[in-house]
Order: sequence, then structure tokens, then C-alpha cells
Amino acid sequence: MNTQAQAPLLDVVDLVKQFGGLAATNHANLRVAQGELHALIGPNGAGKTTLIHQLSGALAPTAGRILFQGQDITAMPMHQRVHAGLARSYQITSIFQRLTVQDNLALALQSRLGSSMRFFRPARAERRRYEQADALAAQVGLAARLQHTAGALSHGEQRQLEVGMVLALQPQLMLLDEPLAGMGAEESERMVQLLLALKTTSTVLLVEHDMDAVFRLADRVSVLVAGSVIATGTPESIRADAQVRQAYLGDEGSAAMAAAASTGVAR
Ligand SMILES: Nc1ncnc2c1ncn2[C@@H]1O[C@H](COP(=O)(O)OP(=O)(O)OP(=O)(O)O)[C@@H](O)[C@H]1O
Repeated sequence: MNTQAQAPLLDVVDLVKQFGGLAATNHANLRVAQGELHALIGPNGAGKTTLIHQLSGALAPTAGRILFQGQDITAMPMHQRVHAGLARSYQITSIFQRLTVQDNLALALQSRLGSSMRFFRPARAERRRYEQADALAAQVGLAARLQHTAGALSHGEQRQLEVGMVLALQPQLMLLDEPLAGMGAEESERMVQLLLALKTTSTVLLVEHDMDAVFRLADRVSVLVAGSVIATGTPESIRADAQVRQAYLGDEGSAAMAAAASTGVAR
């Protein structure tokens, strides 16, 4: 495949989101290539969440364009974006806490297949869907938890279930918003291993504060500061970028970035 000539899967062009006098997204440009794990990092309040909300369709931009697979999706409603192949990780609140892991995944699969409220579904189709749910559970490390209710899972396992529910949609691009948030060391490592496996088959845009994880996982990193992308490059080039290090001074990310640089944590 000629990757040089290939258009990016996602192309964010000169995006602006104004909240009154504040440009939370300030002429941001970002390109995600097919097949890569692209991390979006930035100090607190840089505008990461605001940008992700505009990509998922939760927020309408003030100006600029979002192209996905060459199509202008700037004004496309959220559910159509999911249908087009752009899916964001579910928030824990959208997991059905009282249903089992297996049923949650089966429901996510059903939403992709768009089946309606048909009560007399062919038993074979149901069985197939549950087999797929079981396979997804195994993929996200929850094979031993199939019959547990989601509410009984640990925090880390619930995040794994969220990833499984996005995977059920078979998106062209997965938006993962801080999948390591609130995790202990062991849970984080499990999620990193899950994402390392995932990146061999999926294109991912990952927003994450954990610098160690970012430098281990990302093929490329973009740095958002005050609503603008100030640098995009390999983890190595981002770690070495003086402007990026300057932007992190005074932020907790600075120490993590320095530590990652000194230990060469990138791979
Ligand atoms: N609905 C809103 N109305 C007004 N200002 C907002 C709104 N949402 C976000 N902001 C402001 O926009 C800026 C960017 O916020 P955002 O949450 O996108 O940053 P972030 O990079 O995700 O931060 P963090 O890493 O702390 O989660 C902040 O100054 C925030 O206060």
C-alpha cells in the first residue's frame, strides 16, 4: 500500500471552539493516519476534552472542519458518526451496571447490527451474537467475568468492559478518553497490555495523562496547548522538543516527561 499518498483517516482542519471569550479549541490541526495509535496529550485545561467532544459530535465547533475518511462530518450528528466508523469509549455510566458482562457486550453488538425490538429472533443468530460477546470479553481480559454483573467489577475491569463495548461497534477509529484514569499500578498495566494488543488491529486516538503509558503505546503524539496543537511527532521527537517541555513546566506532566526521557521509556 502506498501510505505516502494515502489521505489521513481523520483530518481536523483549523478547528475553533469558542466559549464566550475563551477559545478552548484555537485553530487546532490534527491528522490521524490509518493504523496508528495517536496520543493526544496536553497540560490540564489545554482543551483535550473539548476537542474530543467535537470529534464525537457532542459539541459543535465554532469554525473549522472535521474530515473522516475524506468526508466532511463537521455537522454530522453523533449517531451517524458511530455508524460511519468513529466511536468514542463509552463512559462507565453507559454500562448497564445490573447486567452481566456478557449481556452488556451482546447489547453493544446488537446496537451495531441495528436490530430492532424483535422478540422472536432466530435462536441461531442469538447464539452467534453471544459467541461474539464471549470472544470480545476474552479480548479485553474479562473471560473469567462473563457472568458477573458489571456493577460488581473493579474500576479497572469496568474500563476494560468499556473498551470491549467500543470494539463491538467495529469502528474505523476508536477515540479513547483517559482509559487509565483512576487506576492503580496493576490495573494500569493490564490496560496498557490490552491497548498494545489492540493497536495491532485498530486505529486509535488516545487522550491520556499517564506519560509512561503514552510513550509506551503511541506511534505518534500530538501536544495540545491552549487549544492549539503545538507539535506532532514520534514519542522520541516529542520528548526532545523544547517547546513541549516548556509547555509542561509547572504541570505534573513535566516530571513524568522528564522521567520518561531519562529512562527512555518509549518502547
Ligand atoms: N462548557 C464550557 N463552558 C465554558 N468553558 C469551558 C467549557 N468546557 C471547557 N471549558 C474551558 O475550556 C478550557 C479547556 O477545557 P478542557 O476540559 O477541554 O481541557 P482538558 O485539556 O480536557 O483539561 P483536563 O486535562 O484538565 O481534563 C478550560 O479553560 C475550561 O475551563
